[in-house]
Amino acid sequence: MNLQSAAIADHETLSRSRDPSQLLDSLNRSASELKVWLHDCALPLWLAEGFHGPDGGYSETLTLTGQATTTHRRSRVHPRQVFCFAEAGNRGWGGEWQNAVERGFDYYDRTYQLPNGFYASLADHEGRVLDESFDLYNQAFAILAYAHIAKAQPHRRSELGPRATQMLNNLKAAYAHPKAGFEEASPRKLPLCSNPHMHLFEAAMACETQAGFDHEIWRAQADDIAELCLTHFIDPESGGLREFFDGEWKPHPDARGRIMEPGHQFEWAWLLTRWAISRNRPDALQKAKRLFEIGEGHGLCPVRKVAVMALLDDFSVHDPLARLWPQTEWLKSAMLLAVITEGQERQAYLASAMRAVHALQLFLDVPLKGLWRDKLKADGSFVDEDAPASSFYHIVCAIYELEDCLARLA
Ligand SMILES: O=P(O)(O)OC[C@H]1O[C@@H](O)[C@@H](O)[C@@H](O)[C@@H]1O
Repeated sequence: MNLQSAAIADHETLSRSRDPSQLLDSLNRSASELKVWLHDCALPLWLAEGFHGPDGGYSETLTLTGQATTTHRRSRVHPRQVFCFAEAGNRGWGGEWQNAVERGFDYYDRTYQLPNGFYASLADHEGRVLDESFDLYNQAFAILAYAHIAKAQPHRRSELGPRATQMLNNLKAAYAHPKAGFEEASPRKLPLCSNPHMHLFEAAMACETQAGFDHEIWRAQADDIAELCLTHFIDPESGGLREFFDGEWKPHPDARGRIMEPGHQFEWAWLLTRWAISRNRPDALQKAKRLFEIGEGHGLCPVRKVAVMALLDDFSVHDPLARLWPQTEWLKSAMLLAVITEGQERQAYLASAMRAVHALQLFLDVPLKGLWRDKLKADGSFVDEDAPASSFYHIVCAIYELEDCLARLA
């Protein structure tokens, strides 16, 4: 038995274990290892090689030998990297995070923000905008970054709270859907999508408790998206969450309307659980648990033991590729659901979280520690490509959520 299969066997034995303390011990060990990986390898590497100072911004990718590339940079990468360094700062990481947050975000503002207040979609590595088109997804990440910078750097709160409100007002003025949520474009472009709403939901929940922000408007915004999710994104029969819709928030009539992504079942499960706890909504919690059940029951490849990209609405596998980020969402949702449940139910979530840790570790297992692979193919081999910066936000969030949930379970 080689080392990797020995590790898998070990994880499987533990996952089946009925002894809660053994599972918790194992999760605690993994959490410590992941935190060391994050603080000693990944953050230093992505700061040294992936951040290029006040005039350079953040790289889209690093080669697997740790060199920056000149790949065009999607808008989302900057606020996501800012989120990572701001959160690391909040957690006491000793690197030069202040500079990366402040200068990295200034670069993002200067390079991507358009005169209409929205952020462009793509620029090259020298800061020339290549695609100005509007994407709700990108604006959601800007708002998430505003909230996390304000948390990490109190001196910017009075600037960022009003900027977040202004962004929301701009979004509503230009893209509000007549019924609920937001359009993809103006004039209308179909399908409408749940995914950018998920990130706006995440951002709204970050803003609603952040000092310096208008808690009332963000709370209302989070509530609107949660209700849209409960009434339209989630299929009332199966309980699965769809991706694409027609103009009335009904499943899109072509094949796209049938897609349900396991990673998004987990990601929404985590967000909805947080919202359900905060608003005391047992109905939402039930739906969140069902999302998790679908992700776990239908979205995991039995051979590779990873969450795959896409199912259809009969829960058959539509895309067997496995990306890194769904594994992190599996881990976050399993851990949070473990925190709020008891007995056998908690045990099952902890066992699932252990399997998710292992799935994540598969992607982090590269020679230069601090980097990752992103795509595991159906045949068990990884796509040979550079490490995408955009996955870092998922990894950071999962490692800190694992740590927080374990602390709550101690
Ligand atoms: O595809 P990148 O940019 O790595 O993002 C990773 C993923 O993040 C998730 O939260 C979702 O929004 C996915 O739709 C997205 O693909």
